[in-house]
Amino acid sequence: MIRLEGVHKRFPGAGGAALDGVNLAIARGEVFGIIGRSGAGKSTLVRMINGLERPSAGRVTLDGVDVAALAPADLRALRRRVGMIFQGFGLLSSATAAQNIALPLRIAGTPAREVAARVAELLGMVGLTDHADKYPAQLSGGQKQRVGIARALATRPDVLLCDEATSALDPETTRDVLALIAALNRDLGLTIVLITHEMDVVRQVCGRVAVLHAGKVVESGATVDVVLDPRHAETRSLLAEEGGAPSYRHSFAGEIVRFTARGEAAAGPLISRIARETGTEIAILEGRVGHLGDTPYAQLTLGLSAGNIAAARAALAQAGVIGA
Ligand SMILES: Nc1ncnc2c1ncn2[C@@H]1O[C@H](COP(=O)(O)OP(=O)(O)OP(=O)(O)O)[C@@H](O)[C@H]1O
Repeated sequence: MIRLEGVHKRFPGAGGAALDGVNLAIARGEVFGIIGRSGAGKSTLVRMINGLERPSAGRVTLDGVDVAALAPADLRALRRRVGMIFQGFGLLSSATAAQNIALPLRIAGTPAREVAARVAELLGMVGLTDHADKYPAQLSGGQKQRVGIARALATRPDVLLCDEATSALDPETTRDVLALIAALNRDLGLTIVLITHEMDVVRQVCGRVAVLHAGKVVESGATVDVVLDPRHAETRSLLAEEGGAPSYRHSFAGEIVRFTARGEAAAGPLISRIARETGTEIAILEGRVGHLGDTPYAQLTLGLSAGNIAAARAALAQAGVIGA
């Protein structure tokens, strides 16, 4: 549905290229993540999808149509098909939630009666029916982003671009907003392109992800593969930075191994079984367990001590992947 082919972007006066030969294909109905550090080129990339930026070379197409080649009227029509939400919400502070949501409809010349009905429907969709007449200053961050989402959906787009949409929110509110985004994807079939610098955001909602580094896609694939089996140093480094510096490295006396399992193996009482069968003490020093899409996974840092460590390592290697 969305394709980037050999996309380069160089800003006048800027040193290096903001985007340097990006190729991506995003399918209708998926939640596609683009992760990278500050300055990697994420915003530039996503802004090309709705024509806010033009490639210096290469093409960005939406259903086969070259976005940069559109005449102004066609570009306006495209922007009604492609909604966008932002880190800073972008709401008018002098307008109520309902008035903010109504804005794109008024700009599109929708009759007043239809605007009122659609705004009521959108407020219900994002769970803000009781907050229609509040001003942004009277709403929490999560509520403001819900207004942003409702406004972005007002013209019934089939694509939603999310530019660091949860970066200003606390972890719990982030989870709520991401759950709403996932529900919109499921219920409306909305295609979602989500840019973030946080791997946990990718884990929570993205089916596929591309890692952007210095204007290049250095790795892409199913989230479960990229997160559990990262190939590029940049992906590993983004994963390693989560959760801060490990403190156990200095304090644990035994052998430390990184262990990743997915599917059936991750869902069962694997660690206690290996500990029992090999007579080894296994401490879980750090880790995550959960689901990536439908796949159960466990990604753990284990401390092995007192017992048959070699046998425990062999059993772990059979059940999953172990690393240093
Ligand atoms: N309008 C502009 N003029 C000049 N340089 C720009 C412009 N917009 C972006 N850049 C440069 O392009 C590069 C990529 O910026 P971009 O905002 O796309 O990165 P990002 O990954 O979204 O980072 P951040 O999360 O910090 O916004 C940066 O080096 C930035 O300074």
